Amino acid sequence: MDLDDVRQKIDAIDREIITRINERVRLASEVARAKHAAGLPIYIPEREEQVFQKLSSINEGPLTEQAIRHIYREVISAMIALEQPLKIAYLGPEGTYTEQAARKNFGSSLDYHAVPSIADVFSEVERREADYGVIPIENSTGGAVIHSLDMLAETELKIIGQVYLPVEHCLLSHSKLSEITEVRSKDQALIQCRDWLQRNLPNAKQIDCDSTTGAVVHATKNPGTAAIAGEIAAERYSIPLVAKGIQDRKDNETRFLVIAPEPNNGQTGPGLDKTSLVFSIHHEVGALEKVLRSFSTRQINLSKIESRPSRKKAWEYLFFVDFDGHWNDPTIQEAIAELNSSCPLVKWLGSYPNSR
Ligand SMILES: O=C(O)C(=O)C[C@]1(C(=O)O)C=C[C@@H](O)C=C1
Repeated sequence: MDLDDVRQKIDAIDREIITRINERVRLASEVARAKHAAGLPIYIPEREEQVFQKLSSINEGPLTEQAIRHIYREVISAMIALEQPLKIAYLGPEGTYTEQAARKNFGSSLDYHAVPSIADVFSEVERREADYGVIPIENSTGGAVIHSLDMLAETELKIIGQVYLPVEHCLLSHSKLSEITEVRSKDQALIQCRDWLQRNLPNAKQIDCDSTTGAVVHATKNPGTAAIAGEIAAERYSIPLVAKGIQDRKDNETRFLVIAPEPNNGQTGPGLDKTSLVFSIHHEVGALEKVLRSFSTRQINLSKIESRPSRKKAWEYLFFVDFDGHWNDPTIQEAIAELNSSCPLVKWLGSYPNSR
């Protein structure tokens, strides 16, 4: 192989790629300005998902589908930043898994704003201090993030997207494993590492903190203390990794939601959307079964059901469901009409691309 020759070819391709990327950005900017003039949002999750789907169908490798997504995510993110400085509020502080999820969804060019609690993410978007918000909703090992569910029941904001993030927990400390007497983290992270902690640090005190990052900051200052957090936090706070991948399940994943003042306008396509809904039922024999039958008789696939106290009256519950399909699908509208005739509360939380 003649290295100079190959490098010349690479240089020529790079020139072509840059020209074509900028052409794409100029066209998308035109669309963005037209949308802005019509009072529409510049960021359209369902259209982006269609673009990603189309790219995977034409990609012949060697790049993976995921790599192509990353590249285009960044191109679109940079275009949006040129047109409108969108602000994204997320559950902070900086370095949390929620920040990683937000960046995975919006790319690195937007304006990220860490806030101290899930309630603050909602209020930032409700007060239009931020354009979008990102919150954790459930973990594949630890289950629901109940604070997020409770907030969704109350808010007028809508879910417009979801992000799945593999979560690999690490034990971070300036002390050796044998010297650690206290482990701090967010309750969810402690739950996800329960068996590992039982086997390796059975006598260490476990302390629940507001965030994984808060636990790391504490561990940097207190010998004998460790934090459970992601590898990114270890780099950011210059604290050694004592152990890596300590979550009890290797396939540990957290699902995050993107929330916005307005719902998505369009559908991604047949079989490509997911809908979230909350409902309540009367205290009657078979009331819950009747609701579930409204879905099953129409072949609507429920992917999740979660119940929470209503917080309005003792022993009354709200049921949160996710199902395949879009709110505007005629079959789904039929099911919703049935729910409306028997449930005291039926509230649409949003329809969004069902992407991983
Ligand atoms: O198709 C649009 O509506 C665009 O604005 C273009 C585009 C893109 O670059 O492909 C840009 C931003 C949106 O979030 C979705 C798609």
